[in-house]
Amino acid sequence: MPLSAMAASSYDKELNVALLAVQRATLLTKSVFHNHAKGTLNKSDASPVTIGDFGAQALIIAALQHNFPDDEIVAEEEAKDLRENSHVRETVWNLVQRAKLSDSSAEQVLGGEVESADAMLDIIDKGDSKGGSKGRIWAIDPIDGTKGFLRGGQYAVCLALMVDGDVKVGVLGCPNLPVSDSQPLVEGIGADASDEEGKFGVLFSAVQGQGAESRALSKGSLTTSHAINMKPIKDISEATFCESVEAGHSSQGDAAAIASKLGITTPSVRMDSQAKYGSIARGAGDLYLRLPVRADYVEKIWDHAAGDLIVREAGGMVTDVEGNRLNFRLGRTLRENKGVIAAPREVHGRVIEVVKEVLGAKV
Ligand SMILES: Nc1ncnc2c1ncn2[C@@H]1O[C@H](COP(=O)(O)O)[C@@H](OP(=O)(O)O)[C@H]1O
Ligand SMILES: [Mg+2]
Ligand SMILES: [Mg+2]
Ligand SMILES: [Mg+2]
Repeated sequence: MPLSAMAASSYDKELNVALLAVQRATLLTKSVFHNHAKGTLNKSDASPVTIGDFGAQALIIAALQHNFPDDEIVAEEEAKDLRENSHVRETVWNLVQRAKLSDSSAEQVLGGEVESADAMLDIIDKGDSKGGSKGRIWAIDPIDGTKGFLRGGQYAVCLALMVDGDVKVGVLGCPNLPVSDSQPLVEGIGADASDEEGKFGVLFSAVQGQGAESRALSKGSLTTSHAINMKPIKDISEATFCESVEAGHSSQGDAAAIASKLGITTPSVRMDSQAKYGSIARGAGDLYLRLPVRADYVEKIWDHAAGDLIVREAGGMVTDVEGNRLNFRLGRTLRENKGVIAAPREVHGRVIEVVKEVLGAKV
C-alpha cells in the first residue's frame, strides 16, 4: 500500500476528534448529575431522556459537523421535545454554552461554536440519518444507560464511525467506571472515579486493526493511553459475566441458566450501558450476555457499535445469540440480530452452544 493511502486509512484525525468530543460531552453529563434536576422526559416508547442526553448529543454533533461536514450521523435523540418545551430547551442551551474543555487547543479541535438555541435544535436533529451500508456514518448514543445515569450507576457516552457498514473507530466515555483496568467490576461508581484530583472514570477506544486502548478521562486535553486486552480464560467455570441491571433489557433468568450450565458459580455483575463492553475488553470481567426478553425488540446500532469494535480489538468475539456477527449495515437498527454474546475468542463457541441449548429449550 502506498504511504499516502496508509496514512489516509489510519483514522488518526477521526479518533482524536471522537475522543475529545466524547470527553467534552461526558463533562456535560457530569455537571447535570451534580448540579441539576435531570429534566427527565418520557419518550414515546416510555423510556427516559434527560437534559444530559440532549446536551451531549448537541455537543458531539457540533464537533463532528465542524470536522467532517459531509459525514452522516445516526443519533438516538431528536429535538422535538425541546421545540415544544422552552424551559427544558433553555436549560439544555445553558449547559451546551458552558461545556468547554479546560485546554484551549483541545477546544479548538472541536470547534463549531453553537450559535443559538435554535441552531442547537437543528444540530440535534442532524442525527436523523437512516444509516446503511454506504459511506461514512457516525453512530451516537449521547447517554447509554439513561436509567443507570438517573440511578447514579454506570452510563456511557458512545460514538462510533462506520465506513460502508463496518465499524472503524469506537469511543466510550464511562465516567463512573474505575480508572484502573485491574479494579474489580463494579455496579456503582468506581472507588477511584470520585472526581477528586480531576479523576473521573475512563475513556475506551479502538480503531479497526489497531487494537483497543483505555485512558483516564480528563477535563482538558487527552491523557496518555495504554493498550487493553481481554483476560485469557483457562477454565470457563471461573469466568465472571455481566448483564443489564434492567430485567426488561436482558433476561436475567436465561443468563443464570446459561451460567449454571457453563459451571459458573460467581454471581453476575449487573451494570448499565456499554460500560459492560469496556469492562470485559479491559479484562475486569469475561463475558457479556444480553438475552432477548421480548421477541419484538430490535436492538439499535448506537447501543453496540463502539463496544463491538472495542471488544473485538481487545481479543474478543461479539455476536448475537445465534453466533452471527452484529450487522450494522441495515439502517438504524440491528434487525437481523437478537441479543448479544461477547466473550474471549477461545471460549465464544462454547458459550454460544450453551446459549442455544438454553434458549432452544424454551420454544
Ligand atoms: N426491551 C429492551 N431490550 C433490550 N434493550 C432495550 C430494551 N428497551 C430499551 N433497551 C435499550 O437498552 C439500553 C440500555 O442497555 P443496558 O440495559 O445495557 O444499560 C437503552 O439505551 P439508552 O439508555 O441509551 O436508552 C435502550 O436503547
Ligand atoms: Mg434511550
Ligand atoms: Mg443506549
Ligand atoms: Mg441513550
